[in-house]
Amino acid sequence: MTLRPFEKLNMKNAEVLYFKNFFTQNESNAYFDSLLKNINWQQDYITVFGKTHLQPRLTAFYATNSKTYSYSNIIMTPNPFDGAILEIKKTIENQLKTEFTSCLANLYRSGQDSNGWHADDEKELGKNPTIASVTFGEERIFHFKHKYDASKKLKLTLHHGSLLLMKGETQHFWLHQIPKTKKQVTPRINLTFRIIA
Ligand SMILES: O=C(O)CCC(=O)C(=O)O
Ligand SMILES: [Fe+2]
Repeated sequence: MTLRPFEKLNMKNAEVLYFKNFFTQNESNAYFDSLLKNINWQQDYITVFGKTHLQPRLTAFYATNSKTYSYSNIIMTPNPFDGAILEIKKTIENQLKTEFTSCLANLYRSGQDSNGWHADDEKELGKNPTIASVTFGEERIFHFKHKYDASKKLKLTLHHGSLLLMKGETQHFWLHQIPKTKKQVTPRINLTFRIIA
């Protein structure tokens, strides 16, 4: 299998690769439909800075083991990988020569759904986590900002069928978010594959 083309983003203290067309448009259309229909999407209450509110998107968690995943005071219980999400996992693992144990799926139903500034730096992810983040459906803008150098920020459109790979020290030095948008947008599905020890 040949390596799919990617660009390396010019970011200090980070290793971020972007594969714009990781999946073909036909594959991506089929995956979008299947994931939208077959994932058991749920909306959780989260607690951040002592305030409890509904998360502004739907999520689901998948893993090869029974370990739960916690962030923002929620504990996610894994579903087993099957169907489209298992197929996608295998394709990514083959290309990246990396095995993932877990996947957090996000569904942004409209421009009102979002994901606030954070780093994926939970202890369970290990010191320098590798995170492979796949997009299907609507394009949304992904923002990065450096934690200690306010002059360093970056915006990136995440395309249908793309893969964003974050590794090395990225999570120590950078925060990321998907902000809300006032534009009329259709739903977007994001799958973030992770390794949880
Ligand atoms: O939706 C995205 O592209 C980002 C998702 C994300 O950052 C996360 O789930 O940790
Ligand atoms: Fe994240």
